[in-house]
Amino acid sequence: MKNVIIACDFENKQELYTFLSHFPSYKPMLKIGMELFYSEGPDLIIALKSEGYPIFLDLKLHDIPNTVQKAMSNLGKLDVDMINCHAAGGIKMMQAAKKGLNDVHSKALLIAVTQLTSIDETELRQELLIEKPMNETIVHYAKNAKIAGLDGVVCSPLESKIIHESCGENFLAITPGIRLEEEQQHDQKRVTTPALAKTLGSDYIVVGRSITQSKDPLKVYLKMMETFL
Ligand SMILES: O=C(O)c1cc(=O)[nH]c(=O)n1[C@@H]1O[C@H](COP(=O)(O)O)[C@@H](O)[C@H]1O
Repeated sequence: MKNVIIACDFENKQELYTFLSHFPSYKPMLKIGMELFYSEGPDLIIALKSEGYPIFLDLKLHDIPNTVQKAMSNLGKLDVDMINCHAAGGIKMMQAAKKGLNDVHSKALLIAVTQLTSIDETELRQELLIEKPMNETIVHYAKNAKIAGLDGVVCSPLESKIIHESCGENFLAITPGIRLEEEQQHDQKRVTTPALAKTLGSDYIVVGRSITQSKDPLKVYLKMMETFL
């Protein structure tokens, strides 16, 4: 079940396939997000699935329940393995997301984003006016996601332990915010190494720039697999 997911944040499919040429005999799980999906559309997902790549479609749906349900039904037809929405949309919205997938018999794991890993405690309080501590809001959102019938949450590895303590070991902690020692954090605030993510109990780590901007992506990927699995 544990896996390293590569966040494929590229401008277009040419850049993606150039990157994938570093992995001639591997089919890593790929996260396709807004940047690629908005430029290439559903055809890219269909192509990658037919080539054998497991896909996490990361479009972070967040809208009224009816809209999310219908959108999820359309996305569910793409036969992706994992898909997400924002827990901030509320329990009814998450239930609608689940229903949208069920309506098209999708088997995708449905995951709720809790608090983005680019947000820290200060922004939470001062910009978003959320007075509760970060961990408390994350556990609360995770419990809401569980009530709605979702499979897990996106959070930072720093919260994987409290997610499992509050929602059970089988409730998935999918964790971006991964950096190698001494690497720059870019726009991420809540980060750990793959080794610490493993210790803290993450189920999947999501890794973008550490792999995609490396001179030897396959080497970094294999090292992360070895450390994390
Ligand atoms: O849902 C996500 O995947 C996500 C949630 C979150 O809280 N933080 C986060 O970084 N992500 C995604 O995880 C990836 C992290 O990329 P890097 O920071 O380059 O490793 C990006 O594609 C983000 O869109």
